[in-house]
Amino acid sequence: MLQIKDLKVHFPTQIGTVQAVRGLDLTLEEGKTLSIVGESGSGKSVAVQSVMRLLPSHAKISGEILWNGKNLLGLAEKQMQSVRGREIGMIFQDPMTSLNPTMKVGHQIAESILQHERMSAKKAVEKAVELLDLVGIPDPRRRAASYPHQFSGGMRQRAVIAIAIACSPRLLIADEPTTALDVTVQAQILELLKDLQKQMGMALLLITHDLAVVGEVADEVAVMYAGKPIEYGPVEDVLHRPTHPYTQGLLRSRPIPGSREPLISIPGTPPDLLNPPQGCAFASRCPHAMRICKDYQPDVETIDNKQVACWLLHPQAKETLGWNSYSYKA
Ligand SMILES: Nc1ncnc2c1ncn2[C@@H]1O[C@H](COP(=O)(O)OP(=O)(O)OP(=O)(O)O)[C@@H](O)[C@H]1O
Repeated sequence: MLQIKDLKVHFPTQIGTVQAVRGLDLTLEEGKTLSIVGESGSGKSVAVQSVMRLLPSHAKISGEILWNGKNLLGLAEKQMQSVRGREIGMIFQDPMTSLNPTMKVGHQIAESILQHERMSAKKAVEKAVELLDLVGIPDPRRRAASYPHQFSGGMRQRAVIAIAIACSPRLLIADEPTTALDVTVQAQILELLKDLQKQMGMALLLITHDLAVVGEVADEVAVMYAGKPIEYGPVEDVLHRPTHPYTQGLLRSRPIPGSREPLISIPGTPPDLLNPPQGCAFASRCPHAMRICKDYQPDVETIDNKQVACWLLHPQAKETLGWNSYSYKA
């Protein structure tokens, strides 16, 4: 349904060009959930904003984003407007940025319905009330007449979800949908997204930096580092049998409930995307880096069901280092 091919996004700035996405290939099938994880600044948001064509006009984009066969990057803005909201919905991290503080919530939902569907305003408001009910807002008729500031954070995110699913999109993109919320509310919003996905049969493209969330909801996961996917495949294979040293490091640095073991962070910082390294971007932080890692970018290798970009998978690396990608126990 969605196929991203060799996506590159550059931002020219006064001090140079930021290479935010440096070659991304992903596929998402009908009704499935794909999660993109990675540290702050790894290019997750820029990648999904490219799908929605929401990037600033000075961004330079290349590659293909095929949506049911048509390249979204080639569509005129008018055609894109009918894809946004109707075929693909999106929710953002902070619900307040997606809601108009001066408009009643019910009207905001009705307005987004009327952008794509022909019906009377009265009917659209009725549908808005049904949607508020569907996303679990109690007393939806009364709540439809409230303003966003009268809602709690969790209720606002529910209202934003109602807007995003108003026209029954085939794909919902959620960019860190729970990050701005309390922990207890985070779990409820995730549960809601899972329920809606099941009920409506839509696909979900979920951006998060929380590996627990990935394990909970996703079928597949792409781990991004410095604008590239470094490990991509089914959740069990990536989270339970991580191959790339960066994925292994991420898993070791996550808190495990009940554990008294100290967290092991990944030393160093991600590279500057104004001037990315010529070899593997993780090499300077990688405990297994070889000389070739600093000089050349690794090819993407298929290992089991996953795609991994790491020189350690090269047969000669095995010979020289005795490296076994499955020797690590998470
Ligand atoms: N409009 C822009 N102009 C210049 N650089 C940008 C612009 N938008 C994003 N970037 C840069 O692109 C890189 C990727 O940003 P992006 O927001 O996609 O990261 P992210 O992985 O989503 O991080 P986070 O988890 O913090 O949201 C960052 O280095 C960021 O500073």
